[in-house]
Amino acid sequence: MSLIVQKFGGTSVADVEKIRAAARKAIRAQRQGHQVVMVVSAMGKNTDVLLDLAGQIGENPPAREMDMLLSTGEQVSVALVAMAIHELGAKAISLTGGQIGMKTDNSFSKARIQSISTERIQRLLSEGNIVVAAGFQGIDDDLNITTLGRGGSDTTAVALAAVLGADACEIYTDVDGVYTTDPRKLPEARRVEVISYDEMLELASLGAGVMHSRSIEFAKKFGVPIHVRSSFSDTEGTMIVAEPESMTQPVSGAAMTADEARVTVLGVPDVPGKSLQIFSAIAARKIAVDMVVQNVGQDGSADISFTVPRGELNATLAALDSVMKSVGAKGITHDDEVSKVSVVGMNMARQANVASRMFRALADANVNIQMITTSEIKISALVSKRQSADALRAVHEAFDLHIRPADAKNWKQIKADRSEADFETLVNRLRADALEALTLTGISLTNDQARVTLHGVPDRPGIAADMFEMIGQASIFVDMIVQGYDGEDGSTSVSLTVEKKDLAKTIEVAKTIQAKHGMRDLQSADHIAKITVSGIGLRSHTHVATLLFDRLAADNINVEMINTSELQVNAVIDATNAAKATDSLKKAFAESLM
Ligand SMILES: Nc1ncnc2c1ncn2[C@@H]1O[C@H](COP(=O)(O)OP(=O)(O)O)[C@@H](O)[C@H]1O
Ligand SMILES: N[C@@H](CC(=O)OP(=O)(O)O)C(=O)O
Repeated sequence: MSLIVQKFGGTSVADVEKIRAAARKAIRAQRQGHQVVMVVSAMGKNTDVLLDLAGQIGENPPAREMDMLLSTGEQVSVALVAMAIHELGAKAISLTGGQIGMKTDNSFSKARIQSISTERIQRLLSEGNIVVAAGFQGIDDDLNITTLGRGGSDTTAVALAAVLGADACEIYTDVDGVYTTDPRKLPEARRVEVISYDEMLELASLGAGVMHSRSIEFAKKFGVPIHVRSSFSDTEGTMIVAEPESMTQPVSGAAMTADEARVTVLGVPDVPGKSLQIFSAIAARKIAVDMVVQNVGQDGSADISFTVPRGELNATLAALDSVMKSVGAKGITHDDEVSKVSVVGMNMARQANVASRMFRALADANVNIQMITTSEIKISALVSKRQSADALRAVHEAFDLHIRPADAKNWKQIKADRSEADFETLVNRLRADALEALTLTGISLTNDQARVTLHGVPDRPGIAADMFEMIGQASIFVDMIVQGYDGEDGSTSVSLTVEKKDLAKTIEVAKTIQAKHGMRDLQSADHIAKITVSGIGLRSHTHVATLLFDRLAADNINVEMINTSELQVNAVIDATNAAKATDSLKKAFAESLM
C-alpha cells in the first residue's frame, strides 16, 4: 500500500475551518487507498506568540525551557487535527515528537535529528489510523524536549518520508508552490514547476522561507521528491527533485534575507590561525556565518567581515568579545541595517557575465553593494536594508525570472527522461549516512588559478558593474569574487580568481579599471590553488569551515580567500601548500567522507 506524508504549516491550520480542511485532505487521500501520515505545525503565528510570552518573562530564558514552551504549539494542533478527523468519521491518532521516536541531539532550539523509530507509526497505520505527528520537535537522550529551529516542521515531514520510504511528501502551505522569489515581496514572481534540491537548498538558506533548508538536505540524501502545494486548492504545485527546470538559464531564483547584520573585525594579524579563533568562537554557539570576506591590508593586518542573521548579532558580539584579546585584533564594527540579496542557479558556473549582469541591475537601481561573495551556484550582495526591496526587484527583472525559460521541463517530462539506474546509485551512496550527520562527497584541488586584488575601490553604486563588465568584455572567465567591507577609509577591496592563463590579460584590464576609478593599489598572485570540500548542507554544519581553518592553521597555511555555500566550502591558498593541505583535510574529514 502506498504511503503519503502530508505536512500542514501554521498558515494551513490557523483556525478551526482550516483544521477541518486539512483533515478532509488527509481523509480523502486515505479513501483513495493511501496510508497517511500528517505532520502539523503550530496554529497560525502561535510560535511567535509563545516567543513573545517568554520575552515578557525575561530576556535570556533557559534554552531548555524555551523548547519546552515552543513545543506546546504543535501539541495543540495535532490534538485538534486528530479530533477533526474523528469528527469527520475516520480514525486518527496524534503523536508528539517523543512519541514518534524522533531522537535528536541536545542543542536546544537547533537540534539535529539522530534517528527515528518507525514501528509505532507503522503499527498505527496498519490499524487504519491517520497518524498526526507534531512537527518541529524531538527528544534528546535524557528525554528533554528539543526543537529543530524555526520552520523545522518541513524537516520533520521530509525525514519521516525518508525513513518510512514514503511514495510522496506533500508540503501544504499558503502559496501554490515555489516561486522565483517570495511572491509576497514581489508580485511578478513566477511559480516554477520544478526546482532542483541544490537550488532549493541554497535559496532556502538565503531567505526563501517556503522550505526549511535542512528538509532539503534530507530530501536530497534520500531522494524524496517533495511536492509543495496549496492547502486551499487542488492545483499541482512545485516538485523539488534532483533535476533543475532548465538546463540553460543561468539563474533560477532570487532570495533576500532582510534582517542581516554585518560584523567586521579590524586589524587582525595576518598570520595563520586567526580566522580559526574568530570562527570557532562563533561556531561554538552554532551561529551560521555567511559572506566571509578577508581584506588583507598593506600593513600586515587583515579586516575580516562576515554576516550573521540580525537576531544572532548580540550572541556573535559576545562570542567575539571572548577572543578579541587573544586574536590581537584592533576593534569591531557592525551594522544591523543590512540585507542580503542573492541569485541562485545550477547553470551559472558554466556561463560568463552572470555576476556583471547582477551588479549592473543593482547599479541601475542606484543600489550600493557593500559586500559580494560568490559560490559555484550563487552570488550574494550585501545592501542597505532601506534599498533591499528595490535590489530584489532589480535582479529578478535582470534575469527575466518572471518568464518561463524556453527549455523548461515539467516533472512528467523530467521523470520520463530520467535514468533511474543513475539516480538509484546516487541515492544509495548518500543514504548510507546517518540521518542528519554531515555528508561530504569529496575534497578536491584546482591548481591552475590566479588571484587579482584591487584595493581602494570606491564605495558607490556602479563600480562593481563597471569592473566586471570590462572583465567580461575581455572574455575572461571569473571564478570567485569577493568584495569586503573596509571599515576604515570608506573604500572596499575586491578580489577575484581567474584561470592562470588569463592572468596577464586580467592584470591589463585591472590596470585600466584602477586608472579609471582612481583605485589605490593592484596586487596579484599567480601561484594559488583552490581547495574544495563538497557535501550537503555545509553552511548549517558550522564546524566544516572551522575544521578547515583549524587544519590549515595547524599546517601553518594562510587562507587568502574563502567562500561557502550549502554545497561547498572553498579556500584559496598558496599553491606551494596545496598537496599538504589536501592530505591533512582528507585525514580531518575522513569520517564524514563517503
Ligand atoms: N521562493 C518562494 N516561493 C514561495 N513562497 C515563498 C518563497 N520565498 C518565501 N516564501 C514565503 O513562504 C511562505 C510560506 O511559508 P510559511 O509562511 O512558513 O508557511 P507555512 O506556515 O505553511 O510553513 C509564503 O507565504 C511566501 O510568502
Ligand atoms: N511552528 C514552528 C515550526 C514550523 O515549521 O512552522 P511552519 O510550518 O508554520 O513554518 C515555527 O513557527 O517555526
